[in-house]
Amino acid sequence: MKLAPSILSADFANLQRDVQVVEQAGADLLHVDIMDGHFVPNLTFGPGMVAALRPITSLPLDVHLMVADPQAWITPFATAGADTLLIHVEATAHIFHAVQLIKAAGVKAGVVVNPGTPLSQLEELLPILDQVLIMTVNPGFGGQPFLPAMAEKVARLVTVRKQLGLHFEIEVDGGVNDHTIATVAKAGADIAVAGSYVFNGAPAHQLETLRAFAK
Ligand SMILES: O=C(CO)[C@H](O)[C@H](O)COP(=O)(O)O
Ligand SMILES: [Fe+2]
Repeated sequence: MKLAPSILSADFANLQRDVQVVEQAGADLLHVDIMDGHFVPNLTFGPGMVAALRPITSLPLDVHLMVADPQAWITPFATAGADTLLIHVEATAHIFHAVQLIKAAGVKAGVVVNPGTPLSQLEELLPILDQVLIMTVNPGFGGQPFLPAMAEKVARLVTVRKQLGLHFEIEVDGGVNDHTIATVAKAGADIAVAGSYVFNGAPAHQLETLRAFAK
């Protein structure tokens, strides 16, 4: 399973140090949570953050756009150096078009579903996606408890992917820690995001523990 530390819980005053620590500890991706104060009740970073991270790490930048009107932000974040752009199915009436815009921008395309959003909303999109992100908390804040019912949602998507012969990666985000990672690994998730668990301890040790429990 790939591990994607979320910089949401890093020390912003020492961000370069924290990014380099998780990179050296073998993180697979760097997850960047973009919140606009509208789609979710919290405010974080803009494209300038992605542009600042790009030269200091060779990790792929997994950019989670929790924004209203995601279409408006595709070009700025792709230009800034995002490797994957993940947009919420709930955020636009034109999700298919938004995915087409991401692919036209030359980056990987992912769609995110909130805990209350059924997988059926992804049906027409699955063949054109590189990634599907299943939220395992309600989006907006780090440090929330994992929603156990979401493991079954992951397992259902694994089955659908197999039935359709598709190869998109399945990612989970929220509340992943040493107690919950085995559940999502067993359900078949390919990528786990972890913010507070990684950065509220010694990141290298925390990543090693996550890797051990994911086996
Ligand atoms: O998208 C997010 C919140 O909306 C974050 O990526 C997520 O919550 C990670 O933080 P933690 O591991 O602390 O739950
Ligand atoms: Fe996220």
